[in-house]
Amino acid sequence: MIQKLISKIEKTHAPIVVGLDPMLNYIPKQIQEKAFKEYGETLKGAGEAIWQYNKEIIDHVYDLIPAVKPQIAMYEQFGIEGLIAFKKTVDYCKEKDLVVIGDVKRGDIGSTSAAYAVGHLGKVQVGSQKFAGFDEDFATVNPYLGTDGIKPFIDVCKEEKKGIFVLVKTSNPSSGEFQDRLIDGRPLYEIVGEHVAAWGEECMGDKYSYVGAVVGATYPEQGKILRKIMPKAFILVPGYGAQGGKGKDLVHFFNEDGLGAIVNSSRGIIAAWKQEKYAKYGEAAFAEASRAAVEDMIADIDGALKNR
Ligand SMILES: O=c1ccn([C@@H]2O[C@H](COP(=O)(O)O)[C@@H](O)[C@H]2O)c(=O)[nH]1
Repeated sequence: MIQKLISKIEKTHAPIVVGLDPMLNYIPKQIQEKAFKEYGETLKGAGEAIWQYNKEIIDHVYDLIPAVKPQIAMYEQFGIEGLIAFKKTVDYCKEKDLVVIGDVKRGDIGSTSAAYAVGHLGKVQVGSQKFAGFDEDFATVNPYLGTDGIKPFIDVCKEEKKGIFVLVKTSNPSSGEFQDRLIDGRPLYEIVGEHVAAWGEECMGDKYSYVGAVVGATYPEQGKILRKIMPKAFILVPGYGAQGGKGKDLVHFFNEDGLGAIVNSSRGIIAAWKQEKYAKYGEAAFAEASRAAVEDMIADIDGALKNR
């Protein structure tokens, strides 16, 4: 899957991921009204609204981008109905040949991590048959429980040719509280980065490993250091747009080959119609606003990489 991600980035010239993080207040009223008319103001109605909203955005941007990143929390808040919308979204994106990164941030003791890995990336045995659960291409993984919490994901990735992105330095304001703590004079994120590089050694595609890292766009200096510590890891970079990250902050997340990073924007794309910059599209043309925001993001990152 890492090879597919790379070839799609090369084909689209767009090292970007659209984050599918739907909230009801982003969803235009025409979609909400239709869903609620059919299913009432219920969790099922909300799930339907989310799915229809996602579908229209995907239809408007899929040809421009290599990958999407649905954030499972946004779906889980609607319980089972939300998870049905999550699964429909994953399947539809795969039909559109997009790489799907499930932002699920799992990680536990080994046996429980194995179940998470099977549920999101692998296949579960039921009697004599095997079934894929959510079936994303990549999943985000929390390394806090150590190697035995990560290994089951790697085992499933090897079997299924999929991949993971391990949280190394997250984009949020408090990320330094633990991640910047010094251990023997070195910040914890560097130590986690070294582990990502080591875990990735046995998981190589042609040039890059299918064990990648998450490093926030909001920490460009740390991104530069981590790029050197994990030269063969793909870096998933959230924090662009709504959290303040800009193309010029991101150049050092990339390797000299122009690869090695993929930048996520969620609210900045899917709720573009609510921003002043894209207000001219209006509520009805929300997906066209998302397309314009994707084009602007590609141009911003491309311009920054050309001028580095
Ligand atoms: O360090 C991290 C890790 C994950 N995220 C996730 O990415 C998106 C960002 O959404 P925006 O609307 O573009 O801010 C969201 O799903 C986060 O959970 C992150 O932001 N930072």
